[in-house]
Amino acid sequence: MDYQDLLYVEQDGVATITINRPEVYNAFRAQTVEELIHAFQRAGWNPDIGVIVLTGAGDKAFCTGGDQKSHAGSYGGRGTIGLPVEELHTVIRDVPKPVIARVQGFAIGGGNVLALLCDLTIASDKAQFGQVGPKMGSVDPGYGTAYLARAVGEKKAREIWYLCRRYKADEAERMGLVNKVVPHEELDAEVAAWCAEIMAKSPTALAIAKRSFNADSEHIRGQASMGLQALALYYETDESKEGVRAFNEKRPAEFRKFHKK
Ligand SMILES: CC(C)(COP(=O)(O)OP(=O)(O)OC[C@H]1O[C@@H](n2cnc3c(N)ncnc32)[C@H](O)[C@@H]1OP(=O)(O)O)[C@@H](O)C(=O)NCCC(=O)NCCSC(=O)CCC(=O)c1ccccc1C(=O)O
Repeated sequence: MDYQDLLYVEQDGVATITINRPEVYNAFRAQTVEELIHAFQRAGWNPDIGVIVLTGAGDKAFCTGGDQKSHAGSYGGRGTIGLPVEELHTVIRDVPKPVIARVQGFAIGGGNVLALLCDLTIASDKAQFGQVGPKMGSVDPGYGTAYLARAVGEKKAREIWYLCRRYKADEAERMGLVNKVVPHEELDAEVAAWCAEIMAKSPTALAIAKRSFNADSEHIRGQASMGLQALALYYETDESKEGVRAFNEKRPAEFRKFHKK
């Protein structure tokens, strides 16, 4: 596959996958998600690769979730919501090697969920994290909620979703979203050092460890697929579409005008 929305580099046993849509803060459209799935499979099953790094192009954003300029209702591609996010989420978990999120800017919405799903997260001190679904007419019901609660605790996860605030890197580290925060200029060296440490370990032992961690939260896959079915119906409502419209018109959303119950 020729990638339009990604950069893919293999070097010294590390595959680096970069979402390359800086003009929309590395938001993803259906094409991007298809390419990410392909790239994770490609790196994940290549025996020469020991670690996968996921990042975003430029300094502004790691990823800001679904591209709000490319949809009104369904995202128009494959999968329950027209964006095969279920497959993307599960491939990050299923590849038998550690995946590191290199977060240099905003990890927001579906972008925060991607960083969360990576095995490890290393962030620059300029990174910011948060969910925005209820502000934008969306939600990630499954890994975005239940798995987040495992990382940061129930109270904090509910705060993150209900208030849609942004959290600086040091706060994200304290709450368990991030493994390590380093000065922005040191991010690449830190990621390279973690990759080198992992490359020196037994790949089979790492694969067994990863899969045994996964086993304990595997039921969330089922919750996610039920939740996405509901989300697909929600995306067709005027209440959800108001979120996308308001973002693109650069005004606050007026959800309550469209809320029926
Ligand atoms: C990221 C921001 C907080 C940055 O704010 P700020 O610094 O003020 O910059 P802006 O001027 O807002 O943005 C700069 C520039 O980038 C464009 N942009 C930013 N984000 C997006 C985006 N997501 N889509 C399209 N474009 C984007 C922005 O329009 C500006 O360009 P201009 O040309 O100047 O207009 C802030 O930008 C922000 O909050 N962004 C929106 C984030 C967002 O709404 N994300 C989508 C959330 S919903 C979602 O991800 C769910 C979709 C989904 O995929 C999903 C569904 C179901 C289950 C799971 C998932 C999943 O996990 O992904």
